[in-house]
Amino acid sequence: MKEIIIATKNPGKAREFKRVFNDQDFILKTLLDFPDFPEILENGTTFEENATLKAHAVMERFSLPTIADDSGLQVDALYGQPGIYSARYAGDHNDAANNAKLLSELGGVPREKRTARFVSTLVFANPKNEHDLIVEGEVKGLIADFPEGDDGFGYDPLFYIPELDKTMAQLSVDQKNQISHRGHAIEKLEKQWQDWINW
Ligand SMILES: O=P(O)(O)OP(=O)(O)OP(=O)(O)OC[C@H]1O[C@@H](n2cnc3c(O)ncnc32)[C@H](O)[C@@H]1O
Ligand SMILES: [Mg+2]
Repeated sequence: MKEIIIATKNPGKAREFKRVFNDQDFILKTLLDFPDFPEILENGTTFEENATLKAHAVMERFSLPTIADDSGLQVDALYGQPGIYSARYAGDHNDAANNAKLLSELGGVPREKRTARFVSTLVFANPKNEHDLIVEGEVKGLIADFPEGDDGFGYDPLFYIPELDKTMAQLSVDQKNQISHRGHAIEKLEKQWQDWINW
């Protein structure tokens, strides 16, 4: 059976990928299946650089086709921050602390100026392909005044989608995948990867 690895240790991302890439003719693994895999230094300056670092570190270790996601939240009133630093905005990788810091940075900023977007860059690397397949997705929303919803991960409880009158954390995985940055990027990947890959 063919195998593909998703180079993530984030259980929320893993769940979203698995939801789309299920029931196909390959086995999908993530780094959660390899808990001893060392931390990958994400010291690039763009989402694409960081996704490339992750995809190649994992592809080289396992010699298997590997997809990495680097993603983050860009808030207009904060000049695009936290951006590539989204995971460790408040210091260590702690969703509650990150959300608290975001709310405090936006204290007093009115609704119409709380515009933001989630961005996801996916890099698909394969030992038998010379060039990576790279796609991007985004979704626009507003940063809410307080967290709502228990689903999802990261900044989802604060990411409000006006068209749905819900935060991202109030959506099921399927609903999130239909509208999210990662969902859009995965959709693009799905259209291209089978023609691209040399198994
Ligand atoms: O690097 P991996 O192992 O994939 O997991 P990570 O959580 O460290 O992932 P990133 O380095 O790409 O950092 C992205 C951060 O941006 C935030 N983020 C990205 N996508 C999100 C989403 O769909 N919902 C909520 N927050 C998200 C969240 O805080 C993530 O930790
Ligand atoms: Mg990371």
